[in-house]
Amino acid sequence: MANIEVSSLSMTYRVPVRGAGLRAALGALTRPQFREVPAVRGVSFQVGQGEIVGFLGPNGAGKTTTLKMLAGVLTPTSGNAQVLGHTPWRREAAYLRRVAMIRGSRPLAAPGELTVLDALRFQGRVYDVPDREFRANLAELTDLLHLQELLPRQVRALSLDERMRSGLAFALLYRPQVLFLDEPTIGLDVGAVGMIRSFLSGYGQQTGATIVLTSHYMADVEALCSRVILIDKGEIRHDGDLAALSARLAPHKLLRLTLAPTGPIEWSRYGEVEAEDGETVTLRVRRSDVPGVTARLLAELPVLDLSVREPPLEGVLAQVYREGVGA
Ligand SMILES: Nc1ncnc2c1ncn2[C@@H]1O[C@H](COP(=O)(O)OP(=O)(O)OP(=O)(O)O)[C@@H](O)[C@H]1O
Repeated sequence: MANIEVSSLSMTYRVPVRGAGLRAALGALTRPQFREVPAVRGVSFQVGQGEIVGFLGPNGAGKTTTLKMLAGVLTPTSGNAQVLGHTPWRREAAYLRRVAMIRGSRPLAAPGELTVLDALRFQGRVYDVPDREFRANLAELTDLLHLQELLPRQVRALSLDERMRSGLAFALLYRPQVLFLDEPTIGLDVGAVGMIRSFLSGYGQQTGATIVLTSHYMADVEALCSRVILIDKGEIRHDGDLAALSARLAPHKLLRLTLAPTGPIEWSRYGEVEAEDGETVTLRVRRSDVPGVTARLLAELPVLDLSVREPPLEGVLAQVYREGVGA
């Protein structure tokens, strides 16, 4: 059985609406009116033990709402989900002890006046982590997340990346088997991003935890996830590996070639010029034309070097997010 099984899960928010002015304000008290916002529309997927899945999609696609339902924070309007054999929104203690949700926008949910160490001790008590296990987990997390100098510091005095590192320790202290990460590297500098990424991949490998993460940074997804689920307007548009996503979304490949000095070339015979730098040219060529164009380039031009690349996924997704995802 998969660790996460989601079936036709939907969430529609009911948002109060009210016109301008005092009359409308008074009317809203006696006859409140609501508008429905369908955030997630019948999504189904499964995630196995030890899988790390990237949840992608434009702003407002329904990623956070889906994670919140799976973490037991929100109750769906309809549909089912089983995570580790539990229905998340029943919020059974046995369930909450086995999962964690960490949001990059609010990575550490601990009172500001506590020190990081006290917050971790408190967390250990709340989750009934036995003393020996607490000490071992704390030592390991301190080491992996470089927390030593943060432990005596007050939570309120931490910088964003220190909060994220402490927040990860806070959430992982009780060794959850499923992690929901919402933008775990948002706003962090390059060094911190690298540390968080390698920590997460190590945690996944070491503990066999299932991880579902959203991120706007494709580099996070490329580094951590072999599988991606693309969601748009509340519906799943792709569920599979990253390369297949790129092949589906980007109709072109990039041919990069370096030439020996030669006369002017009419590049439009081969493809669209993406970039030109001295003797090196990058051409955008339709996927289906790549074999033919490559053969012609090699036969007709003094080619010193030629490589074929997928277009960077970041750009492909940005375009897809702007223009919508085809069914
Ligand atoms: N508490 C709420 N009340 C009403 N509508 C909401 C609420 N939270 C989210 N929404 C709406 O639900 C839809 C999905 O939002 P959600 O936050 O799940 O998307 P997202 O993919 O996580 O977006 P982002 O990448 O911007 O975080 C959006 O239209 C959003 O405005």
